[in-house]
Amino acid sequence: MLEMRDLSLAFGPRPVLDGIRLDVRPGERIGVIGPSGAGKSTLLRLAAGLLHPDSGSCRNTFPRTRLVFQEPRLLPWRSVADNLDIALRAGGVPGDRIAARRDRWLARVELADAARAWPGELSGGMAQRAALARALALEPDLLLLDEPFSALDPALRADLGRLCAEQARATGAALICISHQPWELAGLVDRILCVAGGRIREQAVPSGRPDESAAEAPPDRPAGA
Ligand SMILES: Nc1ncnc2c1ncn2[C@@H]1O[C@H](COP(=O)(O)OP(=O)(O)OP(=O)(O)O)[C@@H](O)[C@H]1O
Repeated sequence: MLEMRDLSLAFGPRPVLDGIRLDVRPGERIGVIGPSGAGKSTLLRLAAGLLHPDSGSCRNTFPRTRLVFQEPRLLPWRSVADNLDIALRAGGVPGDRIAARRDRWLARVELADAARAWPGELSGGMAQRAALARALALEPDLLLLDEPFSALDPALRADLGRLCAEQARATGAALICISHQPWELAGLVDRILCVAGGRIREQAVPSGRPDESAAEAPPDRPAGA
Protein backbone atom coordinates (compact mmCIF):
# COMPACT_ATOMS: atom_id res chain seq x y z
CA MET A 1 0.00 0.00 0.00
CA LEU A 2 1.20 3.48 -0.85
CA GLU A 3 -0.31 6.20 1.28
CA MET A 4 0.34 9.92 0.85
CA ARG A 5 -1.26 12.26 3.35
CA ASP A 6 -1.21 16.08 3.17
CA LEU A 7 2.07 15.72 1.32
CA SER A 8 3.81 18.90 0.23
CA LEU A 9 7.17 19.48 -1.39
CA ALA A 10 8.78 22.66 -2.71
CA PHE A 11 11.95 23.26 -4.69
CA GLY A 12 12.58 26.89 -3.77
CA PRO A 13 9.68 29.15 -2.84
CA ARG A 14 6.97 27.55 -4.99
CA PRO A 15 5.46 24.23 -3.88
CA VAL A 16 5.58 21.58 -6.60
CA LEU A 17 3.13 19.34 -4.74
CA ASP A 18 0.79 20.86 -2.21
CA GLY A 19 -1.38 18.86 0.19
CA ILE A 20 -1.48 15.61 -1.82
CA ARG A 21 -3.63 12.75 -0.61
CA LEU A 22 -3.28 9.47 -2.49
CA ASP A 23 -3.84 5.78 -1.78
CA VAL A 24 -2.53 3.07 -4.09
CA ARG A 25 -3.56 -0.47 -3.25
CA PRO A 26 -2.09 -3.77 -4.51
CA GLY A 27 -3.31 -4.49 -8.04
CA GLU A 28 -4.28 -0.89 -8.85
CA ARG A 29 -3.01 0.45 -12.18
CA ILE A 30 -2.80 4.23 -12.30
CA GLY A 31 -1.87 6.63 -15.08
CA VAL A 32 -0.44 10.06 -14.30
CA ILE A 33 -0.78 12.94 -16.73
CA GLY A 34 -0.30 16.69 -16.48
CA PRO A 35 1.63 19.60 -17.97
CA SER A 36 5.40 19.62 -18.18
CA GLY A 37 6.94 20.62 -14.84
CA ALA A 38 3.74 19.92 -12.91
CA GLY A 39 5.40 17.44 -10.56
CA LYS A 40 4.64 14.01 -12.07
CA SER A 41 8.20 12.69 -11.77
CA THR A 42 8.46 14.24 -8.32
CA LEU A 43 5.38 12.25 -7.27
CA LEU A 44 7.01 9.00 -8.47
CA ARG A 45 10.31 9.81 -6.79
CA LEU A 46 8.48 10.41 -3.53
CA ALA A 47 6.68 7.07 -3.94
CA ALA A 48 10.04 5.36 -4.55
CA GLY A 49 11.57 6.98 -1.46
CA LEU A 50 14.13 8.95 -3.52
CA LEU A 51 12.66 12.21 -2.22
CA HIS A 52 11.06 13.04 1.10
CA PRO A 53 8.18 15.46 1.64
CA ASP A 54 8.69 18.81 3.37
CA SER A 55 5.48 18.17 5.27
CA GLY A 56 2.85 15.46 5.44
CA SER A 57 3.73 11.82 4.94
CA CYS A 58 4.47 9.22 2.30
CA ARG A 59 4.21 5.63 3.50
CA ASN A 60 5.13 2.86 1.08
CA THR A 61 4.65 -0.64 2.47
CA PHE A 62 5.10 -2.44 -0.87
CA PRO A 63 8.11 -4.70 -0.24
CA ARG A 64 9.50 -4.42 -3.79
CA THR A 65 9.22 -1.05 -5.55
CA ARG A 66 10.96 -0.50 -8.90
CA LEU A 67 11.20 2.80 -10.75
CA VAL A 68 11.96 2.80 -14.49
CA PHE A 69 13.25 6.16 -15.71
CA GLN A 70 12.98 7.95 -19.05
CA GLU A 71 16.62 6.96 -19.73
CA PRO A 72 17.62 3.29 -19.42
CA ARG A 73 20.38 3.89 -16.84
CA LEU A 74 22.14 0.59 -17.59
CA LEU A 75 25.65 0.07 -16.23
CA PRO A 76 27.69 0.79 -19.39
CA TRP A 77 30.67 -1.35 -18.36
CA ARG A 78 28.60 -4.52 -17.87
CA SER A 79 26.84 -6.68 -20.46
CA VAL A 80 23.07 -6.64 -20.77
CA ALA A 81 22.91 -10.02 -18.99
CA ASP A 82 25.16 -8.76 -16.19
CA ASN A 83 22.96 -5.70 -15.74
CA LEU A 84 20.03 -7.99 -14.97
CA ASP A 85 22.10 -10.40 -12.88
CA ILE A 86 23.45 -7.60 -10.68
CA ALA A 87 19.94 -6.26 -10.05
CA LEU A 88 18.57 -9.74 -9.33
CA ARG A 89 21.40 -10.48 -6.89
CA ALA A 90 20.91 -7.12 -5.16
CA GLY A 91 17.18 -7.89 -5.02
CA GLY A 92 17.83 -11.09 -3.06
CA VAL A 93 17.04 -13.62 -5.80
CA PRO A 94 18.86 -16.90 -4.95
CA GLY A 95 21.99 -17.46 -7.07
CA ASP A 96 20.75 -20.69 -8.65
CA ARG A 97 17.63 -18.94 -10.03
CA ILE A 98 19.24 -15.85 -11.47
CA ALA A 99 20.20 -17.18 -14.93
CA ALA A 100 16.76 -18.66 -15.63
CA ARG A 101 14.96 -15.53 -14.47
CA ARG A 102 17.25 -13.26 -16.51
CA ASP A 103 16.91 -15.39 -19.66
CA ARG A 104 13.13 -15.53 -19.34
CA TRP A 105 12.84 -11.76 -19.09
CA LEU A 106 15.32 -11.02 -21.85
CA ALA A 107 13.26 -13.34 -24.06
CA ARG A 108 10.04 -11.56 -23.08
CA VAL A 109 11.41 -8.25 -24.30
CA GLU A 110 12.94 -9.92 -27.37
CA LEU A 111 16.53 -9.36 -26.31
CA ALA A 112 17.65 -12.98 -25.92
CA ASP A 113 20.20 -12.47 -28.72
CA ALA A 114 21.59 -9.32 -27.09
CA ALA A 115 22.41 -10.85 -23.69
CA ARG A 116 26.18 -10.55 -24.22
CA ALA A 117 26.04 -7.10 -25.85
CA TRP A 118 27.33 -3.96 -24.13
CA PRO A 119 24.71 -1.28 -23.42
CA GLY A 120 26.57 1.06 -25.79
CA GLU A 121 25.91 -1.35 -28.66
CA LEU A 122 22.13 -1.24 -28.18
CA SER A 123 19.66 1.04 -29.95
CA GLY A 124 17.62 3.35 -27.72
CA GLY A 125 14.64 1.02 -27.89
CA MET A 126 16.74 -2.05 -27.07
CA ALA A 127 18.34 -0.30 -24.09
CA GLN A 128 14.94 0.74 -22.79
CA ARG A 129 13.66 -2.84 -23.17
CA ALA A 130 16.70 -4.08 -21.22
CA ALA A 131 15.97 -1.57 -18.45
CA LEU A 132 12.36 -2.72 -18.34
CA ALA A 133 13.39 -6.40 -18.23
CA ARG A 134 15.73 -5.56 -15.36
CA ALA A 135 12.84 -4.01 -13.42
CA LEU A 136 10.23 -6.66 -14.21
CA ALA A 137 12.60 -9.56 -13.52
CA LEU A 138 12.61 -8.44 -9.90
CA GLU A 139 8.86 -9.08 -9.81
CA PRO A 140 8.06 -5.73 -8.20
CA ASP A 141 4.80 -5.30 -6.37
CA LEU A 142 4.88 -1.57 -7.11
CA LEU A 143 6.12 -0.67 -10.60
CA LEU A 144 6.71 3.03 -11.23
CA LEU A 145 7.13 4.02 -14.87
CA ASP A 146 8.43 7.54 -15.51
CA GLU A 147 7.70 7.78 -19.25
CA PRO A 148 10.23 5.04 -20.03
CA PHE A 149 8.86 4.52 -23.54
CA SER A 150 8.43 8.13 -24.65
CA ALA A 151 11.36 8.03 -27.09
CA LEU A 152 10.21 4.81 -28.76
CA ASP A 153 8.05 4.33 -31.83
CA PRO A 154 4.31 4.05 -31.13
CA ALA A 155 4.05 0.30 -31.84
CA LEU A 156 6.88 -0.61 -29.46
CA ARG A 157 5.53 1.84 -26.89
CA ALA A 158 2.15 0.11 -26.99
CA ASP A 159 3.76 -3.38 -26.78
CA LEU A 160 5.84 -2.50 -23.74
CA GLY A 161 2.91 -0.76 -22.05
CA ARG A 162 0.85 -3.91 -22.56
CA LEU A 163 3.65 -6.08 -21.21
CA CYS A 164 3.79 -4.02 -18.01
CA ALA A 165 0.01 -4.06 -17.58
CA GLU A 166 -0.17 -7.82 -18.22
CA GLN A 167 2.58 -8.49 -15.73
CA ALA A 168 0.88 -6.28 -13.14
CA ARG A 169 -2.43 -8.09 -13.72
CA ALA A 170 -0.78 -11.52 -13.52
CA THR A 171 1.10 -10.82 -10.30
CA GLY A 172 -1.34 -8.44 -8.59
CA ALA A 173 1.29 -5.69 -8.63
CA ALA A 174 0.36 -2.04 -8.47
CA LEU A 175 1.54 0.16 -11.33
CA ILE A 176 1.85 3.92 -11.74
CA CYS A 177 2.70 5.12 -15.24
CA ILE A 178 3.37 8.70 -16.38
CA SER A 179 2.28 9.53 -19.91
CA HIS A 180 1.81 12.65 -22.01
CA GLN A 181 -0.83 10.90 -24.09
CA PRO A 182 -3.91 10.00 -21.99
CA TRP A 183 -5.27 7.78 -24.77
CA GLU A 184 -2.12 5.63 -24.57
CA LEU A 185 -3.22 4.67 -21.07
CA ALA A 186 -6.53 3.25 -22.32
CA GLY A 187 -6.75 -0.44 -21.47
CA LEU A 188 -3.62 -0.26 -19.32
CA VAL A 189 -4.81 1.58 -16.23
CA ASP A 190 -7.95 1.71 -14.08
CA ARG A 191 -7.52 5.30 -12.93
CA ILE A 192 -5.89 8.45 -14.27
CA LEU A 193 -4.57 11.21 -12.05
CA CYS A 194 -3.93 14.65 -13.46
CA VAL A 195 -1.17 16.58 -11.66
CA ALA A 196 -1.47 20.35 -12.04
CA GLY A 197 -1.05 23.38 -9.80
CA GLY A 198 0.45 21.25 -7.02
CA ARG A 199 -2.70 19.13 -6.74
CA ILE A 200 -3.92 15.87 -8.20
CA ARG A 201 -7.36 15.25 -9.58
CA GLU A 202 -8.91 12.06 -10.77
CA GLN A 203 -9.85 12.01 -14.43
CA ALA A 204 -11.82 9.58 -16.57
CA VAL A 205 -9.82 6.91 -18.43
CA PRO A 206 -10.26 7.38 -22.19
CA SER A 207 -11.56 4.36 -24.06
CA GLY A 208 -9.11 4.62 -26.96
CA ARG A 209 -7.40 6.99 -29.37
CA PRO A 210 -9.07 10.42 -29.70
CA ASP A 211 -10.53 9.46 -33.08
CA GLU A 212 -12.04 6.32 -31.56
CA SER A 213 -13.67 7.89 -28.54
CA ALA A 214 -14.88 11.17 -27.15
CA ALA A 215 -12.13 13.59 -26.13
CA GLU A 216 -10.74 13.18 -22.67
CA ALA A 217 -13.30 13.95 -19.97
CA PRO A 218 -12.85 16.94 -17.66
CA PRO A 219 -11.67 16.36 -14.08
CA ASP A 220 -14.62 15.02 -12.14
CA ARG A 221 -13.62 14.23 -8.60
CA PRO A 222 -10.68 14.80 -6.25
CA ALA A 223 -8.17 11.93 -6.06
CA GLY A 224 -8.25 9.78 -2.95
CA ALA A 225 -11.83 10.82 -2.26
N1 LIG B 1 15.94 18.16 -7.77
C1 LIG B 1 15.29 19.27 -8.13
N2 LIG B 1 15.75 20.49 -7.77
C2 LIG B 1 15.11 21.63 -8.09
N3 LIG B 1 13.97 21.67 -8.79
C3 LIG B 1 13.46 20.49 -9.19
C4 LIG B 1 14.08 19.23 -8.89
N4 LIG B 1 13.33 18.24 -9.40
C5 LIG B 1 12.29 18.82 -10.01
N5 LIG B 1 12.37 20.17 -9.88
C6 LIG B 1 11.38 21.14 -10.38
O1 LIG B 1 10.11 20.70 -9.92
C7 LIG B 1 9.12 20.88 -10.91
C8 LIG B 1 8.44 19.56 -11.21
O2 LIG B 1 9.37 18.70 -11.86
P1 LIG B 1 8.94 17.26 -12.36
O3 LIG B 1 10.14 16.68 -13.05
O4 LIG B 1 8.36 16.50 -11.24
O5 LIG B 1 7.81 17.63 -13.42
P2 LIG B 1 7.08 16.70 -14.49
O6 LIG B 1 5.62 16.94 -14.35
O7 LIG B 1 7.55 15.29 -14.35
O8 LIG B 1 7.62 17.33 -15.85
P3 LIG B 1 7.86 16.67 -17.30
O9 LIG B 1 6.51 16.27 -17.82
O10 LIG B 1 8.46 17.80 -18.08
O11 LIG B 1 8.82 15.51 -17.12
C9 LIG B 1 9.83 21.51 -12.10
O12 LIG B 1 9.65 22.92 -12.04
C10 LIG B 1 11.29 21.15 -11.89
O13 LIG B 1 12.13 22.11 -12.44
